[in-house]
Formats: sequence, structure tokens, C-alpha cells
Amino acid sequence: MEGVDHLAHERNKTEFDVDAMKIVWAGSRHAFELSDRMARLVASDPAFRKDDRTRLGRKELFKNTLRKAAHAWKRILELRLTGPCVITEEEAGQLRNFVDEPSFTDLHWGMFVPAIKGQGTDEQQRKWLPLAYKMQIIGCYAQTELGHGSNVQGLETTATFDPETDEFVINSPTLTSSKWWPGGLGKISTHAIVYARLITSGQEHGVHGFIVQIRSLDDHMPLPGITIGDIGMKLGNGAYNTMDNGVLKFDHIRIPRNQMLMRVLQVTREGKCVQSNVPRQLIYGTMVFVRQTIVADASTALSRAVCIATRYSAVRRQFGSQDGGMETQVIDYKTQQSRLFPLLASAYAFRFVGEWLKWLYTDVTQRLQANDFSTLPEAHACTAGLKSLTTAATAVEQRISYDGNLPILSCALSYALGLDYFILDAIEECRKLCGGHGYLCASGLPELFAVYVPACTYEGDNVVLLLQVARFLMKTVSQLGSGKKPVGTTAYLGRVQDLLQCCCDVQRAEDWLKPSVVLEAFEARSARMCVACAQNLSKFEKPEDGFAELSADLVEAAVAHCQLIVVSKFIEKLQQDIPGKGVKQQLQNLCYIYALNLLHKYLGDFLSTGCITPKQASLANDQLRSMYSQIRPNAIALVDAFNYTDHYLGSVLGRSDGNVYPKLYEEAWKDPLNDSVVPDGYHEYVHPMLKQQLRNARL
Ligand SMILES: Cc1cc2nc3c(=O)[nH]c(=O)nc-3n(C[C@H](O)[C@H](O)[C@H](O)COP(=O)(O)OP(=O)(O)OC[C@H]3O[C@@H](n4cnc5c(N)ncnc54)[C@H](O)[C@@H]3O)c2cc1C
Repeated sequence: MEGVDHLAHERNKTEFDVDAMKIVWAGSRHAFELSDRMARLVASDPAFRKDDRTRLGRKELFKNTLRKAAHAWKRILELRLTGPCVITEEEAGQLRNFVDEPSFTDLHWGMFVPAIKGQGTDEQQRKWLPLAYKMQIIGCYAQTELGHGSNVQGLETTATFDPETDEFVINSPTLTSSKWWPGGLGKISTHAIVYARLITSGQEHGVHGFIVQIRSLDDHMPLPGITIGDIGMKLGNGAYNTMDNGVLKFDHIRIPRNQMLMRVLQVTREGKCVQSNVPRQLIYGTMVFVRQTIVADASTALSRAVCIATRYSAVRRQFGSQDGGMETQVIDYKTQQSRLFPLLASAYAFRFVGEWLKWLYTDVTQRLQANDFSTLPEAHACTAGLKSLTTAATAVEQRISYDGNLPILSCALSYALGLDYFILDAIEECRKLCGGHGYLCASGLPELFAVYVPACTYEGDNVVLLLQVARFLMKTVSQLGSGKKPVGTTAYLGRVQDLLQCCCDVQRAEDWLKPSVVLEAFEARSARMCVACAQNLSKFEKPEDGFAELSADLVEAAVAHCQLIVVSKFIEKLQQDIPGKGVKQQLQNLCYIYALNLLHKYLGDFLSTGCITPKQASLANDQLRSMYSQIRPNAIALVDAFNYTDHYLGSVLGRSDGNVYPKLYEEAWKDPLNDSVVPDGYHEYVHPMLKQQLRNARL
């Protein structure tokens, strides 16, 4: 039935002001209005239709993406959204975001332009940015090679300065030096920021960025000496296959000297390397920016999956019918709630930590401009860790303790028994929460999963990033004795003596509803895990040997630290003035669900470090169950607050009107297999089989 709200009975139960929550979720009224306007604009334009995407072959899919990218750019120009003003750039970004199709423009705006801004001199910016802003050139970011990704210093592409011609010669000396993966490179980009080993006067000077034209601006052919192509299909239908991730090989390509990005290091006409007066650390500011957007994207991807699973869980009924009455909505099963509501809480938690990271980026930028680098290592570690934590929790790798008899098992023992960990991934968990229908492309979840999972790898492999965080934590712990005060998110380590000794004083389940109690438990767990790692490291003669041997423990300590950051930023958010009837109460409930669920799932850490007792763990679990009951009547409204259009959500199961079954039925008939009643191939292969004539058939 069109026009009927099948979820109205759920929406009537809401105990808070949903419109006010929409503003909290968006970050401000301005941000809400902006994204609402752009989302509607895209949703109402048939050119941005995407419901057929998973049925298209690669070539058709790719061409369709090019059409949408061109149409989006046309709309942006028509709406006069482009220009130097920050707000309009934001609007254009939102419009592209709601088109919801990975394309070369993501890399152009998300990596090529920021790299020139962050690493180019003023003169280089004046030359290249206007061309990029008008899309007279299209750029990508070519760092990763076939042989090396995480280890940037291992890149093999060379940029050798030739003083006779005042040029750099860019070369790929081996097969493994071929650039491999850059998005937008395979078929579309005209230019690339290429990372290569700088060589002048026979000496190496590390890896630097160079602006290289790779295709003709007239006929789009690769320039002489350049081999270029797409690297092939990636996971899933539709999904990331709209992107032309590419391969690129150089055969002694020449570029002018002024195309090396020289904001920090300059190469003179004579081939001398000169450090500019711009501090090297400035480059890290760009990294903080990019990772902050990735954390924001994690909350978006997670909230989309949760919105679909929550709405469908309220529509779906199984079992429980008495006297011919209605069956039970699956959202009312406690098992469904204990799987779904922590993910709902995580979506909000990641949203707020992402918002805080935006502030951190502004703070770091201001400090860098004032030549204050004191908080940079901490900010860098913090963004690396949060990128890893939030993408992993959204896509893969959330570690879950086995909760059978864990309170009486030590962490090590449960490890030994192989009982304590299995893998949960949020988008995949949402698919399972939707039962069989979640596996249909029409649910939107398979494509969301396929598009999202590489976030665990790009912009820094998650494990490699966590090892960087661990290194920073170990350095911070080692400097405690020398009186150096830890800053920002590591400030709690300054109270390490107290945190090693403190005892949790929870006696009743409600005691877990005190922010100070929750914070102390997370701080104590993280501090104790860090100190234990530092003590174990000190037993090794060579620190590097210890670091290699203990790397798995170090990663766990880094995860504990990052979870503490998310919990503490959620708690800080609640200390702000939050208007709207009942809004703060709901956020408090979500905050406790997020924290207590982590405590429950990572019980091994909390118990083995002696931060809490088994009894207190059990009380936390009681409290958690009671929070699920409080969230239940508000669940639909809490996902409505994300304000996603049906177009953006792209899911029959997650439709805002809950009209799932007729639409799912309709959708099935759109499949190309249903174009004919008898399928192509029947006469050649199936008919002879049925008629026992396979021996004579030409297969
Ligand atoms: C969809 C997608 C888009 C991409 N887009 C771009 C792009 O636009 N431009 C670009 O330049 N690149 C791009 N990349 C490449 C991406 O940045 C790299 O794949 C990423 O940095 C990981 O590097 P890698 O592939 O070398 O992984 P590896 O480092 O080879 O990782 C393999 C395994 O080794 C482990 N490992 C590696 N080092 C260590 C260590 N020191 N200690 C412990 N474990 C370790 C990792 O955890 C992982 O499990 C993209 C990748 C993908 C998937």
C-alpha cells in the first residue's frame, strides 16, 4: 500500500524530539539544513537513480558512473555551488556524497586537491588549483605500488634530477614499482600526484610527491612512455567497481623541476636539496584531516546499515503468535536487541568522536601555524588509532569475548582454550540481523559491505596504524619517569600510579550509570595494559626485537586506548547543553550501551588486569540489559534521526514507510533473468538433460 506508514505504530512510541536529535546528529542546524537540502536534491533527480546498479556489467556500470559524475558537476555549476568559499565547497561535497557512487571525483577532491594544498608551494597552488577547481584537469593520488603499500619508504619509482635540462626523470625500474591501486587512475585521470624516490647528484633524498601529467588533454591517450590501465574487478556487484583503480608504469618520463611538490623540501636549479622554512610537520596536518573524514564516513556507513536492520527488525515478525494474533516483531527478541542496539550506539559514538576530530584538526592547524608542534604526535596517534578502530568496527574485526564462563577464566586461559574470541563485523552483522532477505542486493547491505570494507586497508592498513599508536603509547609511558606530562587523549597516563591501584566501587547495577565509574574502568584497563606491555618490552635487550615479538599485545593495548577515547568523547558530549525534549536522555542511554557492551565483550581485558571483579562484570551486564529495554520504544526514531532519504539508503528492507514485502516482490521481477519465462540456455543444456539426450547435445 503506497502512502501508508507501516512503521507509524513504532513512531508513536517515541519519547524524544526527533527533529532536535536530527540536529544533534548533523552537528548543527546549519549542517542539518545543508545536508537535508542536498540529499533531497539528489533523491529527486532521476539521473541519480541507483537501484539497478548491481545488475549492470562493468563497462555499463562504469559509463553510468561517468554520466552521474558529469551530471553532479553540471548541477553543482548550475547551483553556483563552486568557488573559494568554504560553505559552498561543503555543499558540493555533500551533493557528491549523496550521489553515493565511488568515482574518480572522490580522489580528485579528496586526495589530489588536498595534496597540492598541503604540499605545494604558493606558486604551485596558484598554478594547479584553479585548473583542478574547474576540473580542467582531473587528478589522482598515486602512492601505492604493486610491491609496496604500507612501507612507503620501500617505494621503488624514481625521480632523478637532470640538471642539464632542469627536469626530473620519472621511472619505474621494476615490475613491482608499477603504481597499483590509485582510484581514478585506471581510465580517467589526466594528472597524478606520483610518489617517488628523489635522486639528485647520485644521492637519494627519500620519497616525495610530483605532479605528473599522464594523459593527453586533447584525446585522452596516455602520454609517450606511460603504460596505464585498470587493475580489474573488485569485491561485490556494483559496489567499488564504479571506480577505476589503476596500474601505471613510467619509462623515463620527463617533467619540469617545478612539478615536484616543494613546500617543505626544494630542489634548486643546480640540483641541491634545500629545506624550506616551512616546518615538515605541516604535512601531518593533511593526514589528520583525511583520517578525520574517514572516521566520519565510518559513522555514516554504520548508521546506514543500522537504519536498515532496525526498520526491518520492526517490520519482520517470526513466531510467538497466540490465539491467531500477530507474531512477535523480531526487534523484541532480546538476542536481536543485544546484537542491534550496541551497533546503534556505536553509530552515535563514532559520530561524536568524528565531530571531536574535526575540532582537533582545527586545533592542530592553528597550533602548527603558530609553530607549536607539542600536540602533533598525540593528534597523529589519535587519528591513526581512531581511523583503525572505527573502520574495523564498522566493517570487520570487532573482537568479541566468549561470555560463557569467562568471569572465572583468566584472559590467558581463555585464549589457550581458544574460546574467547570470534569475529563480528557491524555491516555484516546487520545483514544477518535481516535474515535471508539481508543477503539480497535489494537489501542494500551486500553493496554497502563491499564498498566499505577496503576502508580497513586504504589510508593506512589498520594493524599497521595500531602499531604506530602502540609505539607512541610506549614512548609516552617510558617518558613518565622523566616528568614529561602526557597531553590530550593520553593525559590519563599522567595518573598512572593511581590507575594501577584504583578499585572499582560498583556495588549495584545502577552504579554503572556514573560517568566517572565508567571512565575510570576504561582508563585503568588501558593504563594497565600499556604498563604491562612496557614492562614486557623492557625484558628485551633490543627494543625492536621486543616490539616485534609483542606486537599482538601492543595492538590490543592500542585498541583499549582508542576505545577509551571514544567512550570519553561520548561522555564529554553529554556534558554539553543538548536541547530538545528527551534527547539527552536517549544519548545517555546510548552512551552507556556503547561503553557497557564494550566492557562485556572485552571482559577478558578488564578482569585479567583486575580493573573490575567478576561480580561487577555481571552487574554491568544486568544494567546493559535494562538499557536495551529503555532504547527499544525509541529505536525507530533514533534511526529516523539520521535523516536518510530512501534514495541514499538504497534498501527495500530499510524503506522509511516499512512497506517491505510488496516492494521486495516487485524488485524481484526487475532482474534480467526474469525478462523471459524460459531462460536463455534452456534449449541447449536443460532440455537435452531432461530428455536424456545429453549424449547427442553440442555443449
Ligand atoms: C579500494 C582501495 C583503494 C585504494 N586507493 C588508493 C589510492 O587512491 N592511492 C594509493 O596510492 N593507494 C590506494 N590504495 C592502496 C592502499 O593505500 C594500500 O593497499 C594500503 O596502504 C595497504 O598497503 P598494502 O596493500 O601494501 O598492504 P600490506 O602492508 O602488504 O599488508 C598486508 C598484511 O601485512 C600486514 N602488515 C604490513 N606491515 C606490517 C607490520 N609492520 N607489522 C605487522 N603487520 C604488517 C598488514 O596488517 C596486512 O595484514 C587503495 C587500496 C584499496 C583496497
